[in-house]
Amino acid sequence: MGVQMYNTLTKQKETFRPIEEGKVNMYVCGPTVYNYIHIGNARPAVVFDMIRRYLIYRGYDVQYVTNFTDVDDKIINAAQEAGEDVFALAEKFIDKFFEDTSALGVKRADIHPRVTETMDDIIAFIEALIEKGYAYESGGDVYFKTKSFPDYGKLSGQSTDDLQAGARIEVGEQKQDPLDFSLWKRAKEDEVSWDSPWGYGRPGWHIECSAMVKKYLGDTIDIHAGGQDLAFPHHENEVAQSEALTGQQMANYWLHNGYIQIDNEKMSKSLGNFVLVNELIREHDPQVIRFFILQAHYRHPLNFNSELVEASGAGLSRIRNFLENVRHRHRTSADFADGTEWLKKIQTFKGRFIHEMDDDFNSANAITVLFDFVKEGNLYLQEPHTSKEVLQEVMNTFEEWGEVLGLSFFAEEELLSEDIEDYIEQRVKAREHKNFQEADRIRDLLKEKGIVLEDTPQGTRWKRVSSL
Ligand SMILES: Nc1ncnc2c1ncn2[C@@H]1O[C@H](COP(=O)(O)OP(=O)(O)OP(=O)(O)O)[C@@H](O)[C@H]1O
Ligand SMILES: [Zn+2]
Repeated sequence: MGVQMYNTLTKQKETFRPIEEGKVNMYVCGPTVYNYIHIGNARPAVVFDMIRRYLIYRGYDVQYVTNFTDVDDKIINAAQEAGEDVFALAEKFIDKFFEDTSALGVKRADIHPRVTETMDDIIAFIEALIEKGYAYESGGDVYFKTKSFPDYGKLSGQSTDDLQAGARIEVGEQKQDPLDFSLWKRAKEDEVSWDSPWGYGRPGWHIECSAMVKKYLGDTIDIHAGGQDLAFPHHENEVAQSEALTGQQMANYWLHNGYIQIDNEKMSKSLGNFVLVNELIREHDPQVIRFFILQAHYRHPLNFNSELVEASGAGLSRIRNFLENVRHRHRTSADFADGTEWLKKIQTFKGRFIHEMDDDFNSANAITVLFDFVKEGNLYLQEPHTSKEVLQEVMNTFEEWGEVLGLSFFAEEELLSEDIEDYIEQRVKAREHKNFQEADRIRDLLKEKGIVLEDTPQGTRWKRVSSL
């Protein structure tokens, strides 16, 4: 049957058929970079990274693109509040995004386009929409004429009539119809802006993704993904813009992740109920956080609380301990028991893993397969004779699964904050005694464990970097 995925567009699970044999073009809407990311924002980054890895495991050549919205009202406001330059602020949070997500084992995309670097393409896209009669200029703004696109609402399953009922034209907007949405926004005084056929301004949010998808991946792509809250209006508007322009279906499969919740409520900056990734990973091994995210199916809501994270930590340790014992037995035992039966069993487990992952990337069930394996494997280790070949194959299999899930099952336990703080203290003492050799040794030792130190006038700071 191959890979099945739930498609928001058709509201059912479908067998995946790529446009081009063996290839996948995939676009994931990225963050607006005006703040540190919280664990909710990390979920799409982690789950679509897992999906990308799995498609690669299944033999596809995946081209993966995810954008940065690096100019936007939220960024402009944040920069004004902080008294910082808009571009410097965006740059800073792009760096922070990479730091946090790479700690969580997220691989870099093939391309990370930015709005500020795609301006010409965005402007050309809007011009073409106006030319085709799908958009109009009004007082330096440009709007998409929603009702001119008959399929509007097909992705999120709404009709323009229903939408019309709740729609209003806001003060200051010069739209022909309340359902029309912004493609280009005229600059306010002293605001960052770009020159365009409609005067100085900047693009609306939705048009960015349409322009980037077209530029980097083409008129029709295989998979378009993002958080559930993006399905409407963001993705609906992307569909309208792109399909109005090209006359082609924008994406064949639309994937949306569920929310991370706190007490059954969506984690979000506006509600203030968020936990920042960079704070969380000071207290927890980032791999445990990733494991926690992947222990839920990506479309389901996932409640976040410290007990659940701790349970994930215990689960991951169970796997790691098992593999530590396997490694030890492999190194020390000279036994040559017949491994035929177990080698077959390993193949069965591998088949089960694929079966679960093929079913709409059910990493939750796939991880259950790993636990079942560990349970049986632990019994095997109690046998007086084991096969070296089997033990090697066990390690290879977990290595392979680890690559798919982005987890290092063989990694050493990460240092906890208090251990790191101890090391830093020792290093400060060493420097006070002018023992720079010892100070450097501690710095290098921490670096090897993925901790980078930064000396500032206020003291030494540390951060985790990924070993992936
Ligand atoms: N609680 C959550 N659970 C899962 N995904 C989320 C959650 N909150 C935001 N996302 C997703 O994070 C990604 C980054 O979005 P963006 O930078 O626009 O954050 P945001 O929507 O401003 O966050 P917030 O909702 O906190 O304001 C989007 O794909 C969005 O759907
Ligand atoms: Zn988008």
